[in-house]
Amino acid sequence: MKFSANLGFLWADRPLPEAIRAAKAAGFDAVECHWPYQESLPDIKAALDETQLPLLGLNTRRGDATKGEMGLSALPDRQGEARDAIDEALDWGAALGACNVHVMAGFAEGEEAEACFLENLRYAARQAASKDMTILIEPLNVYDAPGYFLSTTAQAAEIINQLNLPNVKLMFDCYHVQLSEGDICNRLSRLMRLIGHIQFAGVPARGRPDQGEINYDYIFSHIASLGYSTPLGAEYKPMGHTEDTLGWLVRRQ
Ligand SMILES: O=C(O)[C@H](O)C(=O)CO
Ligand SMILES: [Mg+2]
Repeated sequence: MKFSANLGFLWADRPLPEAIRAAKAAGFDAVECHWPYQESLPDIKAALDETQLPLLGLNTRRGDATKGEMGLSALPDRQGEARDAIDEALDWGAALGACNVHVMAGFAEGEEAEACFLENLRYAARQAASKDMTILIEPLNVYDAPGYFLSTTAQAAEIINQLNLPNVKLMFDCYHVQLSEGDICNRLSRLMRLIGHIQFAGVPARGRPDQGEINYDYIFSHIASLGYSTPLGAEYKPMGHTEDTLGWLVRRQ
């Protein structure tokens, strides 16, 4: 099993280039990030080149983070901004050699929001295809993100099936799935052909994966048995020094 350090949470107190080097030193096989846009792209690229860690993905901008926005792509009155955010994420991703962009839907509901999300995803998939990249969509749990447009894997699967585009896939975050839906292993089996990336964290605190109600050794074995070998994204809040939380990784090396 291979692992990707999600630098939105791990070593989040460091600039991304330093966080990338820390992930390499700790033995991760890949990295991924949330919103790198305030940092220096050439410095991030230099750290990726130096460490030879692949960048698995990044997110589209949230919108106005001070207002708690979490994406724009399902907001019918924000289509221009949403597409700028998609273009920006794809440009950064292509420059950094990333394979995935997570297109964030935002807080919205109803048919108009769904039509808007579908249209923006078609746009994103077209742009991504020309860069050989994949678009991910991710349901967020109803406790952390109440009112977020996508909250279940069933809803995400319906959208992905409706679009029927080879480069639109599901980001299956075991933490969100456990909180909103449960039944993680059966869902992984059923949805495997739609999955583009898998993330994990302890539940319910979103801390290190070896603490909490989920037995990740079991889940990782199940994922391996399904033939999935892409690095799994460690997207948890270390609540202290990241190095102090890596026993779960060290035990697997
Ligand atoms: O929070 C998550 O699970 C995400 O993966 C994300 O990208 C930002 O919300
Ligand atoms: Mg996630």
